Amino acid sequence: MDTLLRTHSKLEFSVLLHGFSEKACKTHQEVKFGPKKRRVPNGCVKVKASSSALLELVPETKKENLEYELPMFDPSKGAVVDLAVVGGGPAGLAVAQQVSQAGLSVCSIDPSPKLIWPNNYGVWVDEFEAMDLLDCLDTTWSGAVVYIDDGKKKDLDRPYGRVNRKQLKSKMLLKCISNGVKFHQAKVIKVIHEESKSLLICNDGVTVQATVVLDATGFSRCLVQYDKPYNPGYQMAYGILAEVEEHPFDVEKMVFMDWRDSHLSDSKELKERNSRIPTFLYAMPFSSNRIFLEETSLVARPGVPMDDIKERMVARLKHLGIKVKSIEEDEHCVIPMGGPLPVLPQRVVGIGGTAGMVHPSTGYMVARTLAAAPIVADAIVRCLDPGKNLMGDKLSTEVWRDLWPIQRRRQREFFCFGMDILLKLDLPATRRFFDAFFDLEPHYWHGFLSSRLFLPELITFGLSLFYHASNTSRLEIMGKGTVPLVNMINNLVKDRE
Ligand SMILES: CC(C)=CCC/C(C)=C/C=C/C(C)=C/C=C/C(C)=C/C=C/C=C(C)/C=C/C=C(C)/C=C/C=C(\C)CCC=C(C)C
Repeated sequence: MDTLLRTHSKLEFSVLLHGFSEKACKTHQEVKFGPKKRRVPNGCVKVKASSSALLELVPETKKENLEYELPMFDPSKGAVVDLAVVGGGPAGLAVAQQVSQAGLSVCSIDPSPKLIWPNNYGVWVDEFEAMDLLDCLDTTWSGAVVYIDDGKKKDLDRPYGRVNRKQLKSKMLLKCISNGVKFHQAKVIKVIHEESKSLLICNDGVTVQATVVLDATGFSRCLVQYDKPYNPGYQMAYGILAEVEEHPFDVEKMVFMDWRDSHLSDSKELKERNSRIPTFLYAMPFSSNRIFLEETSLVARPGVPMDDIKERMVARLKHLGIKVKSIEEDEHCVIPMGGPLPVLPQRVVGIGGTAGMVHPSTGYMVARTLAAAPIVADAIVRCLDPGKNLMGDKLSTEVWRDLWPIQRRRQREFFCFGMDILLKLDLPATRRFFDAFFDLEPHYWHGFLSSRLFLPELITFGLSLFYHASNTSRLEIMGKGTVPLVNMINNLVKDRE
């Protein structure tokens, strides 16, 4: 059995997935079993220890919808709405909610407006507290841990939480409904701009007319345009929410980063691959037998192949003695990081992934985007004031200016500089780097991760990191950071508005 397992990571996973979990499974859902499909309860996958179950033995994506009656957009009226929001993710709904609150007419266009967002989002509790969204966290941990290597662990004294996607979406949707937002269930395929309005052509043949168009379609970048070569780094991750026999983690702390690699000792090749481009474990332990586990490549160009990530995860779980009994959901994440900003300004306004708002050094976006939503909404409301007499390009120029003011563009340049260094670090260098990073004063590392530091402070942050780094790490930062530093300075000099 052992030999067989070592030959194929997918088979190894079948050993981790073992036993049945009758109690967690209530309703029925179709899941893939290799080429065949079987029905099992509640989307939980039942796997026998002895079966040659493959890694694909996870539930098909659960498509859970909210049960609200949505007021639908009526195209027959031929009305021009003040704002059309394309994309019903957190960013789009947040702006729709806030613009409609000011009494303006809003149409939200999305192919699945009631669908609960996929993916497990984690945030620092203070970020959600500042936005009065604590009720949208379903679990919180009093702190987090970072395993630098087998001998060194750091305790982070900063509470962390998991976003309750259902609650967050319900809250936003209900506010939109009560503010009079209309919904249109379709995909936008084209936009035609006229002087005072834009026409959104949808795949169902309907045209929505709007004074302002907001593209909130995330990485699909549906309408927002780019004019520079797109060369992002990629954060890649594979995660499972699982019922396990047991796990070794403290349920009071989430595991922010586990850079240990002792699980790869049996496979020289895998260990070398991981040493060149490392991945870490990110874990949210909900109880002693329910846990979210995600093997993550922080950033790489090109991205680490998903199969490679899964193979590393299998080896890690086996080494940690984590035996998976059933999987509630799994997720594949591919997050483009850094790269150029969209054309600034342009007629269509953007927010979130489409507008370059992913943190280029961390891949985080939800908290930053939700915090930016009121800024975009205020700008739209202000610009639509009849007294201002703004329309078309002039109007969207003002909104873009508020979304990407010079200090935010400079901040992003610095984050891209950071990403360029991260891209060049192997496992030992990554460990030294984060050893120094998490030794910084909380003000610095908190502020860096939550996009709260701006250029002057980012320079002190950089110097402080350099000061805390070991001599080897300093040499690495200088060696690998000189070209990115020069690039950053050039870009900052070019962008002086
Ligand atoms: C759900 C979804 C969608 C997904 C999910 C996935 C995951 C799990 C993820 C996770 C993630 C994480 C955890 C992340 C984290 C991150 C971090 C921590 C980061 C950090 C970073 C940092 C950095 C980059 C830093 C930088 C720094 C620098 C650059 C510095 C430099 C310095 C020098 C050069 C010296 C002097 C100078 C001056 C002053 C400039």
